[in-house]
Amino acid sequence: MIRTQGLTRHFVVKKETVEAVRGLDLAVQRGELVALLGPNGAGKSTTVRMLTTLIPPTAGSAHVAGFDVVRNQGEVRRRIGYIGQGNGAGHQQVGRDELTSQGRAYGMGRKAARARADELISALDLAGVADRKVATLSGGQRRRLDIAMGLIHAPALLFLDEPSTGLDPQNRANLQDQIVKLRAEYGTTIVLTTHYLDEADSMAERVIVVDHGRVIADDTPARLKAEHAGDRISLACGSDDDARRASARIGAFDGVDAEHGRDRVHVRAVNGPELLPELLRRLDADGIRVIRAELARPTLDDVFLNLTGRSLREGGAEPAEPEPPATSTAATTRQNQEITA
Ligand SMILES: Nc1ncnc2c1ncn2[C@@H]1O[C@H](COP(=O)(O)OP(=O)(O)OP(=O)(O)O)[C@@H](O)[C@H]1O
Repeated sequence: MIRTQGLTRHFVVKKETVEAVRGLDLAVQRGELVALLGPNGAGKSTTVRMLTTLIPPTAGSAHVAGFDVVRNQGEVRRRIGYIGQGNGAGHQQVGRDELTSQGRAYGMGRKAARARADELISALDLAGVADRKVATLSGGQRRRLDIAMGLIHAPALLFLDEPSTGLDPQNRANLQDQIVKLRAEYGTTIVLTTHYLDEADSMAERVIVVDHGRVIADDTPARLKAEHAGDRISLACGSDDDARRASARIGAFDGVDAEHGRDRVHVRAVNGPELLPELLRRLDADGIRVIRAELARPTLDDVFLNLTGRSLREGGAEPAEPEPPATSTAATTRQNQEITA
C-alpha cells in the first residue's frame, strides 16, 4: 500500500537547512494499522505530508496505493483519506451537511453522499450530534467528525496525523476504540502518527519509531519491547551482603543481567513473570533474604530510551536521568546500566 525509497525532505529556514526526513525506506501492506511514533520534530508529519501529496520530497520516491506521489498526485488523493492536526469541518456548518458536501466534492451523487454520511455518522457514534453546528461539538466529537470526513469516499488508506492530541484521556480512549472498530469494519489500511506511547502500543500492530528524520526501529510493539527493553525486576534484600550474593547468583543465569547497589538488586530479563518465582526459590535455597520483589513490564518509552539514550515522554524526548552508582556482576552493557536509570 505504501512503499518509499530514500524519502527525504529538507526545509531551508533563514539559510539553514532543516533535515526533517532523511532517507526513509518504508513498506506498509494492505490492511495494516501502523503507528509512526517519535518525539516532537522527529519528522512524522512531514513524512505523512509527503505521502499524502501535500508537499513534494526533496529526494527519494514514494508510491502510495500504487501511484507515485509526485507524478500521479490526483490518483493518490482519490485513494486516500487524510486527517491533519487541525479540524477539517467548517465551524458554522452542520456536521451532517459538511459530510455530504465533502462526499459531493469527491464526485459522489447527492443520494450516495447522504447515504454514506448516514453510515459514517452511525459508525462513529455521531447520531446525537450530527445535526448540530460543528462549533457546538466537543473536542472528541469534532475529531470523530473529522475522521468521518476523511472516510467519506471510502478510501483504501487513511492517514491520521496525531488523531488524539488535545483530547482528555477518556475521549482519547473512545477515539482509539472507534478507529480500531472502523478498521475491523472497513478493512481500511491506517497510518497514524502519535507521540502517545500508549496509543501506539494499544492500537498499532506495527510501530515505526522515528527519530531525527530516520527510522530507528520497526516491529510489533511486543517484539520491540522484548528485543530493546525487557522486563525489570527489582529486589530489596535483607542486607548489602545479601544483595551482593543475590546479584552474583542471578548474573549467572543465562541471558539475565543483574546489578546491585547497597541492599538492592536490579535485574533485566525477557521472561520476567516466569523468572521471578524461580529466582526467589533459588535465593531462598541459598539462604539469601529477599524482603520485597517488584516486576516492571517494559513500555515503548523503555524501547526509545534504549535506542537513543533519551526518554520519549509526552511532549518530547528528554535526556535520561543520571544513573545511581551500581556495580555490575554481569557483562556490562549499555542496556543494563539503564536498568537503574
Ligand atoms: N514548513 C516547514 N518549514 C520549516 N521547517 C519545518 C517545516 N515543517 C516541518 N519543519 C521542521 O521539520 C522537522 C520535523 O517536523 P515534523 O512536523 O515533521 O515533526 P513531527 O515528528 O511531526 O513533530 P510533532 O510531533 O511535533 O508534530 C522539525 O524540525 C520542524 O521544525
